Amino acid sequence: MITSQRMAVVDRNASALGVSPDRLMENAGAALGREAKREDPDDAVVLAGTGNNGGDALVAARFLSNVADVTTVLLGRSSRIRSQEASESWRILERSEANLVELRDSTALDDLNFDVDVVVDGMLGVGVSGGLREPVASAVETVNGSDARVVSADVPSGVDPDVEEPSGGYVDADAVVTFHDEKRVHGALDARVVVADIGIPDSAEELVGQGDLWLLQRMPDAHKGDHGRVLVVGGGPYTGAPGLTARATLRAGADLVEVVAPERAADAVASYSPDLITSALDGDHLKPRHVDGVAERAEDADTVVVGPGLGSADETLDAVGELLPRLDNAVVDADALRKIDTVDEDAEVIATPHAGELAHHVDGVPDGWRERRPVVERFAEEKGVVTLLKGRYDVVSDGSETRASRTGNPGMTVGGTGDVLAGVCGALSARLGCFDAACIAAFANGRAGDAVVEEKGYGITATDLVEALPQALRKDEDV
Ligand SMILES: NC(=O)C1=CN([C@@H]2O[C@H](COP(=O)(O)OP(=O)(O)OC[C@H]3O[C@@H](n4cnc5c(N)ncnc54)[C@H](O)[C@@H]3O)[C@@H](O)[C@H]2O)[C@H](O)CC1
Ligand SMILES: [K+]
Repeated sequence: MITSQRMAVVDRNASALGVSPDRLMENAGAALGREAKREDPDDAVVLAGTGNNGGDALVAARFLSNVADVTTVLLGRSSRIRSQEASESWRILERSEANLVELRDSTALDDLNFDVDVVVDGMLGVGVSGGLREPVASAVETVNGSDARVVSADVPSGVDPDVEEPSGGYVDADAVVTFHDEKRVHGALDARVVVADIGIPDSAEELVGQGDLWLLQRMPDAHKGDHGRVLVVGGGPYTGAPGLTARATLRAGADLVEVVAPERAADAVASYSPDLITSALDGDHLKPRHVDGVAERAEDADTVVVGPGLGSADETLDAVGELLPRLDNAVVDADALRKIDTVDEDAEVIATPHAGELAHHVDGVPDGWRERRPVVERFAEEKGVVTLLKGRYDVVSDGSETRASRTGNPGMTVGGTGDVLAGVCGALSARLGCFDAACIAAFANGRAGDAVVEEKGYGITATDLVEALPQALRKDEDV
């Protein structure tokens, strides 16, 4: 089962891996054409929209025309076809002397002969939005009124692929050729559903890529403070860590960040970066008597990052054990991970262990990323937290799905890169679900490290990483 948003991400990851949209459209159209050829039709009508669902149907028309008389009807002018790939398919049909109709409006439907063996429905796919507009609305009615066998591309036109039950007007298909993976609505249809493999490599789903960054670009433009108010609870024996985390949250797009830290660490944060709000806790490490005050501040934050630089004094771990269950959105890092069992089961939590920290909770962490996947998945499932296991390849799981990120380099073993990653998780989880946030954070953190090494060579510092984050969170133009 895949949502249309996840499909768009996977499409772009496939493209970034070199499997271009026109390869996917050719494979999709060929599968659609094969299904339309079943039962040896003599004649067919292909209905193509101006989007890529239509593009698939134009490819299918080419395959079908080798065995049947095909009339291809574009719902609009060919100049309105949106993508290059679909336009090229139209031009191929033109050059091939195919029988083409550009439907100007719904009245022209009456001139068409729908008394054919098969109709290919490539009017709308996962790009459908809102109630059916003309001429699609009339075309759907005409198709549903015909005796032809109807084969729909991806989803029957008119249904929203991400809902359980179709609603409003839609094509009552006999068969649906859906691409790559089932869509939610298919379960409610009484059509034959064929899942067509269109050549998307597994790694387009299993490896975090530029397509995942595209997800971030789609976020609605937030107003100040609407998104990304992050609280960082850290510092103690280590004074630099919470500042790195906090600065990273800003560089990863958070609107506001506040650091709560013991006084020496709070001073270090304030001198590191004036745009960080700090609140000092008396003493030199987090104590249980601080917890009420910190929990109160957490009320105003979208996400609380707990851990960077806290140290592992008994009193501090006790305090962490009292604080975590009171948080409903948290990133748990470093020494705070020892108390991961105390998080509230309904809370949205990202845990960011390295192999050593995870080893406290599981019996053995294998070396290879593929061998690590079941270990991370099981830990995430048992603890009910999204888990990002840092390593040569970062492995991220929400307990049912597991992805890996290949970005990053040996230069990033320098101290502080984990603090930066925790900050990026905090910023993104204020805008995305925890699993997507952790995946994109792992990918961007490593990509920032790669960019710094590319520019400056090895010997990078965590502060270099922080400054490289904005660029690392932007996908390349051509994906
Ligand atoms: N990896 C894959 O799964 C592949 C999928 N392909 C096909 O691409 C479509 C999605 O294409 P897209 O261009 O994003 O959108 P659609 O073609 O589904 O529809 C957009 C098109 O329709 C118009 N429109 C939208 N809503 C309405 C409405 N309510 N009434 C009338 N018209 C509407 C809109 O204006 C656009 O013109 C996917 O389903 C697959 O079939 C790739 O081709 C292969 C890889
Ligand atoms: K369709």
